[in-house]
Amino acid sequence: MPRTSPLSAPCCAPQAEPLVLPAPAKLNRLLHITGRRPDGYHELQTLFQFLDAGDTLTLRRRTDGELHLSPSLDGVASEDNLILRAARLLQAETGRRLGADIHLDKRLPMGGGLGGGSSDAATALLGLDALWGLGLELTELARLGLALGADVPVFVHGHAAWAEGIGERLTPVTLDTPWFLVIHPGVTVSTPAVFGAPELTRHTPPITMARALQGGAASWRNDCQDTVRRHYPEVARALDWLAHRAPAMLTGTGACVFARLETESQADRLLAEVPEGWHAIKARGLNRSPLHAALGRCPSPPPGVETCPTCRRGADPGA
Ligand SMILES: C[C@](O)(CO)[C@H](O)COP(=O)(O)OP(=O)(O)OC[C@H]1O[C@@H](n2ccc(N)nc2=O)[C@H](O)[C@@H]1O
Ligand SMILES: Nc1ncnc2c1ncn2[C@@H]1O[C@H](COP(=O)(O)OP(=O)(O)OP(=O)(O)O)[C@@H](O)[C@H]1O
Repeated sequence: MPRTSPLSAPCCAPQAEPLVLPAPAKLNRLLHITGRRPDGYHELQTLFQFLDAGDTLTLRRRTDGELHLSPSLDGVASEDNLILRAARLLQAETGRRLGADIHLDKRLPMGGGLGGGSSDAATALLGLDALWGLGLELTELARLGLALGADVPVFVHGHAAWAEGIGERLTPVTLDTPWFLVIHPGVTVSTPAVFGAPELTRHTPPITMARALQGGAASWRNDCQDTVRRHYPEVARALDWLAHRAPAMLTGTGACVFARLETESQADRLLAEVPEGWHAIKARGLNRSPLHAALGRCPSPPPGVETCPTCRRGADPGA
């Protein structure tokens, strides 16, 4: 289990190169759609939690200002890759002329509802901030990240969170940390198509965070699930298969579905039973991002939790 630096140790120690940093996956443990904004985007209420599974970025500093990313991703033009977009944004905002060689070890399925692209972008922002000695606050990096995607800020702040708005208004929370079995049923779900579906539940009455947390995992649901089930039979099959064995749900707009398990051995047993053709991973839920632990940087803590005296970014003793 990753831990942030204890309060007695400095949080802001310089890191040795190359920086090898995790970009963890996220789950939406609850996802309500509460309305639609004039620009077409939907207002959400969601509970984000990280997984101890994800991509890895390796960063090396360049002094010539150039940015190189390898390998390229199938179907994603280099200029659209969220890692390079994050790096360019940071260069433009800070005026720094430093560059980087970035290697991406991509393990998370793209467009799977696990937030892989957003997490890669957040890891690039925090990693380059450290590599280039920028010393930006998490709030500033999250502001930049929001321009890249609604899911980027939670990865920047690094704490499980209750999110509102389009996902940018975050309140850190401490959730249960069970094991999960995540199945990618091998189909690609279009996020715009799900949000554009006429039958989508888009007027769930807003609830308070306290009520969502009080209800507990057994009461949590995803408003996109019925629409995704209807349009993607393979996702429905994966959900049915899982739901026979453990409490199961869709994450984001899919295509990934996940089941909550109390013990690692239950997760192992289920993993061994997953039918051929579906890709599955076993992972533990985390309330603090392993990215922040790797950088020796404290995540934004829940309200009322002590602030780190060294970097003033906050530290909490939670899981
Ligand atoms: C549903 C979530 O997975 C929850 O974590 C995310 O909010 C989705 O975020 P994402 O994959 O980064 O989605 P984006 O690339 O920002 O949006 C793709 C498209 O989905 C629709 N969209 C997305 C998010 C949102 N809150 N309302 C929307 O209506 C918009 O048509 C948008 O053009
Ligand atoms: N580094 C990157 N990794 C993954 N996808 C990227 C990256 N850069 C750009 N993209 C684009 O972003 C799209 C969404 O990727 P991502 O893996 O974050 O989807 P997701 O898991 O569905 O996210 P969310 O849960 O936020 O909807 C991809 O289909 C791809 O076109």
